[in-house]
Amino acid sequence: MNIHSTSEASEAYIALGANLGDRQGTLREALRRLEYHEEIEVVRTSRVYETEPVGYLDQPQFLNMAAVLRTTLAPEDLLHVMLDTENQLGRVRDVQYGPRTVDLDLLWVEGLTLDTPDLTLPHPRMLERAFVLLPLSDILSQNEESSGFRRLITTALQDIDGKAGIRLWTTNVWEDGSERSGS
Ligand SMILES: Nc1ncnc2c1ncn2[C@@H]1O[C@H](COP(=O)(O)OP(=O)(O)OP(=O)(O)O)[C@@H](O)[C@H]1O
Ligand SMILES: Nc1nc2c(c(=O)[nH]1)N=C(CO)CN2
Repeated sequence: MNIHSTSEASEAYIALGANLGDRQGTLREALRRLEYHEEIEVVRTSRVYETEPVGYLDQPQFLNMAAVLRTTLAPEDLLHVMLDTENQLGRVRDVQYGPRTVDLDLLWVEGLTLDTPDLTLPHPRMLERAFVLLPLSDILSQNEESSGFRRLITTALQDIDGKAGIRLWTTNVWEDGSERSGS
């Protein structure tokens, strides 16, 4: 628990993806580095799914997951920490929608919509992506502030086609670092 008790903290939902190298280890390390930040707490994590690539197809399968953070950082600063973490873990930006050691997307921050050149919230493509929606549905909060977000995600998940390319990889990559349990 890193959050200063005097500051106003909000919940932020993020998506994580990896399709190069030690994918599971990289996801765990990304979470560890976020948690290490004194203004970020990793509150809940989803199961990890192995997913067929979407968009740019000629690349390895991804591991995808989602997490809820609590943070006192402004969303732009949180995104900055996330982009720094991607860079530290060796992400190279070349092919759009192409392979990556790790991709961290900020999906939703409690009570906030934003549209600036660097940050759009909610994330504009999350509702089309089963590899984001399915992990998210594992960790949706039951609290009142999140009810609009919960409805958005569960409705999108009912409507979406393409859950076929997704299978469970492991139930928990964060708390106990358990090994692969998917088939
Ligand atoms: N909600 C958001 N989460 C993450 N990045 C965002 C968001 N809104 C805008 N961006 C901007 O998008 C830029 C490109 O992000 P990135 O390279 O991860 O895209 P991508 O993963 O290839 O595609 P996608 O954004 O569709 O997942 C970032 O530098 C960031 O400034
Ligand atoms: N299955 C899957 N496909 C993708 C992913 C991803 O995380 N998972 N990320 C992309 C770029 O944002 C493009 N395609």
